[in-house]
Order: sequence, then C-alpha cells, then structure tokens
Amino acid sequence: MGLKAGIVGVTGYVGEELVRILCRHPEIEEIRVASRDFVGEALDRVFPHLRGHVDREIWGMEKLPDLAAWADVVFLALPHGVSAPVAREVLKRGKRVIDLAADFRLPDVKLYEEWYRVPHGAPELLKDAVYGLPELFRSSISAAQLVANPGCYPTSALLALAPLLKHGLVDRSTVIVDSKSGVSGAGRSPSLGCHFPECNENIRAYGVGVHRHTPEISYYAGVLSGGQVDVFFTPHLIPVTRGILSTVYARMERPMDDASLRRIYEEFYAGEAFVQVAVAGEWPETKWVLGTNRCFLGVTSGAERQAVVVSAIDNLVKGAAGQAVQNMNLMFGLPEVTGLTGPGLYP
Ligand SMILES: NC(=O)C1=CN([C@@H]2O[C@H](COP(=O)(O)OP(=O)(O)OC[C@H]3O[C@@H](n4cnc5c(N)ncnc54)[C@H](OP(=O)(O)O)[C@@H]3O)[C@@H](O)[C@H]2O)C=CC1
Ligand SMILES: CC(=O)N[C@@H](CCC(=O)OP(=O)(O)O)C(=O)O
Repeated sequence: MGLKAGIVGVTGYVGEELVRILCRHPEIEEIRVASRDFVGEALDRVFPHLRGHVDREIWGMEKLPDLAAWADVVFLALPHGVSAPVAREVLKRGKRVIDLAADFRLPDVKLYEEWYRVPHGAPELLKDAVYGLPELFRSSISAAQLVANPGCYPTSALLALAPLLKHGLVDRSTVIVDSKSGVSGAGRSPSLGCHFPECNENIRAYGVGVHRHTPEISYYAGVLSGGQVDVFFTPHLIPVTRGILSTVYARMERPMDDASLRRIYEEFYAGEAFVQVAVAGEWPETKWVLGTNRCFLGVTSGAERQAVVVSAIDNLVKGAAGQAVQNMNLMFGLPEVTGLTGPGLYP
C-alpha cells in the first residue's frame, strides 16, 4: 500500500515504540519524525538501537505543516494538552490522526477539563473523535479521521471488564480496578518518583481516588453496559520497566461456576488475534506479553459470587503504540494484525 507515516513526539518512549513497530510494518513506505528537542539530530543518534533501521533527521515543530502535507497518517505521541492543537493542524490538511495522548478520549470538554486541569486545545474536534479500542469499538474506527488511542490502564481494565458488562453479569455499583504499572508508563522525562533509588525495590500507590484514567474507564464501561458504572481505580508503580497487570473485581448478579464464566470470555474474544484467555489455573503475567500487542486475561468466579479478572498488557504496545498501529491498519483497510504479529520477549 505504501503508506507515509509521521510521528510527532518521537523522542519519547511511545514515539520510539511507534518507530520500532512501523519500521518493520510491510505497508509503511516511509517514516518522518518530529519533536521539540533534538531537532536536526539523526534519530539513530538519540536511539542508537534504531541504527540501520530508520535513518531520519528529527524535524522541529515548525515543520508540522510539511509533515502533515506529506503524510497519510500522523501519530501524536505528545503530552495531553499539547496534542489537540497539533491534531487540528494535521486534520486541516485532510490527513488522518491517531492521538496517543488523552485529549480526545473523553466525551466532552467539561469532563476533560475537570480531570486534566488544562483548557481543551481543540474542543470542536471532540465530536469527530473515535475511541480506538478495536476489540470493543471496531466498527467506528475504519471511517475515522481522528482516533483517540486509549490510555494504558483503561485498555487493560476495559478488555477485562467488557464480557461482564456486555452480558450484564455484574453489579455496576462497585467495580474495582487495581493496577500495577512499570516505570516506562511515566514517560522518558526524569522525575523524582521515577528516579532509580526512589522506585527500585518499592511499590507505591499513586493518584488514589483522583487518577485521570478513572473517568475514561467509567465512561466506556458505561457505554459497554448501557448504564452508569462506578469504578474504584487505584494504580501502583512497580519496579519493572514495562508492563501493566490489572486485577478487576466485581460482584456477580447470580452465581456462576468458573468454567461457565471462562466460556463467556472465550466466546466473547473468539477470533480476536490480540486477546488471549488463559486456560483454567493460569494467571497472566506481564512477561507473557512484553513486546507484543497482546492482552492476556485470566478469569475466575469465586464462591462468594465475585468475578476476578487478571489482565496483562505491555503498556507501550497494546497500551499505546501497538494499539495505535492496530487502529491505523483498520483505518487503511489493512488486515488488523499487519506488522503486529510474532512472539514477545522472554524472560
Ligand atoms: N508511556 C506509556 O506507557 C503511555 C503513554 N501514553 C501517552 O502517550 C503520550 C507520550 O507518552 P510518552 O512517550 O510516555 O512520553 P515522553 O515524555 O516519553 O515523551 C513525550 C514526547 O513529547 C514531546 N513533547 C513534550 N512536550 C512537547 C511540546 N510542548 N511540544 C512538542 N513536543 C513535546 C517530547 O519531546 P522532547 O523529548 O523534545 O521533550 C517527547 O518526544 C503521552 O500523552 C502519554 O500520556 C499513552 C499510553 C501509554
Ligand atoms: C506509571 C505511570 O506514571 N503511568 C502513567 C500512565 C500514562 C498514560 O498512559 O496516560 P495518558 O496517556 O492518559 O496520559 C500515569 O499514571 O500517569
């Protein structure tokens, strides 16, 4: 097909992961990249592991109009608040945008500004944005000009919750999402909390009760179930580089044995290339998904009518760059798995 892909924010972890995936994608003809710092540098000087694979100069943000005019699709791996006006510039030139930040994930400006505490940079575009979680919202993605790639925690939580919610199996008044993330989830810019002596050999909850992924999980859980879902979400930082493990708890409306619940999950995700339901007695681990676009789910129903679902993803792949490429494949009519297959890293 020969697609031209632009990546803005290439010097971050998500931008780099996009390059890593797209440079092996058989339908990508060329990649051009932009960022704020390192302008004029060769990308393979910033990331020597890309040497011999992608040989590009990093453009500054002033070249955005050129990038947009040239590209078929532009990925925005920028912080929230920064990406919305950039999306507007690209869309103005008739090109497709996949935004990996949070600017277009929530349904309205009020909710966004309440949780993100910054003014929305392009509110007029919200109505056109499509939430890019393919396994749950596939039909609207292919025609979209603007895709809001989901947050990493919401991806892990919503894939775990969807069968329960779609089938009306659980009490929607108390859904608990307990998540652990590796430190790459916080991006490449140094911060005290991610400094090695602070986060190594340590586990800490953060954003308790106020994390900005809470409304994203609640809103799309509500869309899936057709009613309000009260989500209690707590993320934790753990001393690994990549990976998210989310454990989701909900009270079942009626008793159901393990095998029946697992069958519901297997049927729900039958035919999905990237969602695997673990066999009985297996509990997903982050090492099962590292470097892959997979989500591994383990499920059980306990004696007290509780459903417990364990969900493992790689935050940078299914939680970000891989899912964005999955969305690109859908938007351009390519097989959804193109450029995203193959086993991950182990150990
Ligand atoms: N890390 C993860 O696991 C996930 C991240 N995301 C989201 O993806 C986006 C990128 O995340 P991540 O790669 O981790 O973040 P990083 O902090 O690693 O990278 C951010 C990138 O944005 C650039 N940038 C920052 N500010 C500006 C600006 N004002 N103008 C232009 N460029 C700017 C940075 O450039 P420079 O190097 O020049 O400062 C860098 O290239 C964020 O919105 C994040 O929330 C989503 C899912 C998962
Ligand atoms: C470990 C860690 O810090 N994780 C990040 C998740 C980043 C992310 O994916 O969030 P957005 O794309 O919604 O900004 C956090 O909790 O803010």
